[in-house]
Amino acid sequence: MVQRLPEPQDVLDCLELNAFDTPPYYSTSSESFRNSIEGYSAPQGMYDPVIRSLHNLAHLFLNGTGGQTHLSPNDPIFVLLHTFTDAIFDEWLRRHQPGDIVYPEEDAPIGHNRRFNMVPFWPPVTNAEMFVPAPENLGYSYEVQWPARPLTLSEIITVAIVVAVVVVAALGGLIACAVRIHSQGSAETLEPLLAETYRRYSEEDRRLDKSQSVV
Ligand SMILES: O=C1C=c2cc(C(=O)O)[nH]c2=CC1=O
Repeated sequence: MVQRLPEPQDVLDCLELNAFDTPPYYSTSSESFRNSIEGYSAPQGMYDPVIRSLHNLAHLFLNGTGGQTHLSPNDPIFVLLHTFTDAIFDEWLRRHQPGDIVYPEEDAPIGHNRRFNMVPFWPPVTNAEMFVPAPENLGYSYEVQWPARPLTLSEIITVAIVVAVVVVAALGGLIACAVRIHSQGSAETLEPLLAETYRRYSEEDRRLDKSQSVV
């Protein structure tokens, strides 16, 4: 149905979204990590009815069995796709402070409020109980090398300014040292202004000068 898969940058973009979910907690939510990773909003967060991204885009790429909601678990790739989606969710939990995270207490579609059980799992388990980083709470972890985020323009400018200041300071220090060493070397060859041939103005002369001026 589509000829392209999500890009690494799409994963990085959705990991930057702060809110787990936003009203109406549905496939029309904007700025929602949940709706972006699910693939109804753009990876950067804005909802647009024509957009399919991340999880949904991969389903559409699979096409056939893997592209239809009521059949897709029959395609073995389903497990890989949903495992990787869970790995992104786990990374998102790790990157965001507990204060950023708001799992809807109410008003989400049936079964999706914080304290609702996740149907059809048995024994019953709530959404809140699964809303935790896996390594510390669920006994498994993912080995994923997340792509590095490219620097933003303002970060590049900041780094360039810091490097320029350090280079200028280092060059200034080197030039100051060179000038000092050079001037020390030439001072040794200077002639003293008061050569031995001139008589020095002594304390005795000064006393004599004073007595003369009184007269
Ligand atoms: O199996 C699924 C198939 C899907 C197709 C879409 C879509 O956005 O059109 N979303 C899907 C989710 C599935 O789980």
